[in-house]
Amino acid sequence: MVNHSALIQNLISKETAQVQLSAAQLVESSLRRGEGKLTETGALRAETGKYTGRSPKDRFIVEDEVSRDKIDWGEVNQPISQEIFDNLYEKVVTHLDKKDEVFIFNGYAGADENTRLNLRVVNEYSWHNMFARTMFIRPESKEEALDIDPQFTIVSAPTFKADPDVDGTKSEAFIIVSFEKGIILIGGTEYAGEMKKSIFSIMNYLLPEKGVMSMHCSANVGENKDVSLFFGLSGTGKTTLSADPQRELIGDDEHGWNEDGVFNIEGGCYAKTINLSAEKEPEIFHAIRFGSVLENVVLDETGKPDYDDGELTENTRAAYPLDHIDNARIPSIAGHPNTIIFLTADAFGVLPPISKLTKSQAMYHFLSGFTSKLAGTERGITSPQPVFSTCFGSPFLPLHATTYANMLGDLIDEHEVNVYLVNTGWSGGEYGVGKRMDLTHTRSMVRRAISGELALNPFEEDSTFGLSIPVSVPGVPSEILDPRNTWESTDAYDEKAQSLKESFIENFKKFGESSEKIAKDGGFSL
Ligand SMILES: Nc1ncnc2c1ncn2[C@@H]1O[C@H](COP(=O)(O)OP(=O)(O)O)[C@@H](O)[C@H]1O
Ligand SMILES: C=C(OP(=O)(O)O)C(=O)O
Ligand SMILES: [Mn+2]
Repeated sequence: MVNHSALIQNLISKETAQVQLSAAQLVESSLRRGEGKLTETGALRAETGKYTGRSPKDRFIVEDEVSRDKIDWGEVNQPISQEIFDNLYEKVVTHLDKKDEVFIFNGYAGADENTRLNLRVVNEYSWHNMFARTMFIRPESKEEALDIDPQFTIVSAPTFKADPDVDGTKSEAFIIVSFEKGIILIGGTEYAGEMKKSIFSIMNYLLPEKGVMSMHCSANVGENKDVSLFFGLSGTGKTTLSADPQRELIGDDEHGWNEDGVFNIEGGCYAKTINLSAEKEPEIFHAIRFGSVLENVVLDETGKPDYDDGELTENTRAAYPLDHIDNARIPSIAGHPNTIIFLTADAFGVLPPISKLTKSQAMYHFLSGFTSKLAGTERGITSPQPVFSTCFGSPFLPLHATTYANMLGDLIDEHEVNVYLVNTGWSGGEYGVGKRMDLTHTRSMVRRAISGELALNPFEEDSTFGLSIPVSVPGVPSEILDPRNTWESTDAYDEKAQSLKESFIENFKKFGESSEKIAKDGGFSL
């Protein structure tokens, strides 16, 4: 029998354990250890080698008494045995035990104190611990931190490479969650995003059990206390569109929604930085300074980041604490949403840049989760790959999609939320022919949707999907609002749109007969 907590306890009580270091201490040790470089604005920059995005094929959940009947097992939640987990766990702890130093951070996930998760992160790398410190919710003092009794512990050993034949993994990398032991074991990959998304997956398991909706979305709040949520898979614009100087930022990626309203799960943001510019995304650009961590961004010899250089990956990243955004709301808690936006990066270029959804359409599109996987966000993805990612976050959902969809449906009803579908993907033709939607246009459309102005203006129904397209939006050329007008050939558009509609119908079959009504009401039955 492996005594999991004794092994960890042993590791963290060693003299070599660096516990709850400050940002300055972590930056210093990262530089001293040769793990990273300092940029001209004082951010810590590291490279992650082979793994520069999440590696979903290497992610497993231990199948045990606790998880067996609850998890929606399959390609996303792959089962692994207790025995394989225990064996790897012992090896990883032994590996860490031999190191000169390990780095430990105690903190929280969830700004709502009633449902927050106490967590601990044990890192082989100092810069990973800096990432954890940046992204999770930091205790106010070291005393508070040391008092935390963690419900979940991340143990991360990037230089430990598994041998699939011996260890029972799929590759040298592994991300294994044990709900019973409260452990997330990460090895073989240096991509820091695995840590935050693992904790998100845990919250997607724990919160619904407490009757709280958990969501892969960003959130902000306006002067009138009007709250907006932006759901979307990686790279669709959650972080970019939620950073708005006219609104307070609640969070950029992971939220809960309880009987009082919404709350952030994290204490930091994790932005994509490819082609980042001060002109187009000033809030994010200026958030990258001391206290932030850059991943795989190319620097020149003076330490100046070249955000246009995607040589290491398209998925270059910046992690920064929420308070690096001027108008961040901390603690990150607000009321009930007025507006929900589903972000889709449609690589076919056939969905309108913005359309208003009825309640039935909202349920249908939430369950469908049509979008694209964007380059670099997952291992092996080099160009946009259309995908149905249920609830706009299937890689992070341990429970069956209908659990989340039913909760959202009830909340939308109860709080009379306006829901829009926004295509931040392609326009004027599919990927390769058309162009990515203009960000300033997307921002204008989103602003009018949030202000409530859009809902008051006339809409026209599109002929394929039954979506309500606004006839005009100030600041946006009217001809782009109906994507059919932006294609050189309307026949080609109709053909592509029809084929996407058929994919929607085909995909929805996986939800079974009980969801037929949702498809019919959403306008997608044959
Ligand atoms: N029309 C658009 N809307 C939103 N983002 C866009 C658009 N066009 C290009 N982008 C770029 O796409 C990326 C969106 O990434 P991000 O906001 O980090 O997504 P997420 O937070 O959902 O993973 C950013 O690099 C942004 O500059
Ligand atoms: C960190 C990630 O999330 P996002 O791109 O949605 O911010 C990720 O998908 O690895
Ligand atoms: Mn993001």
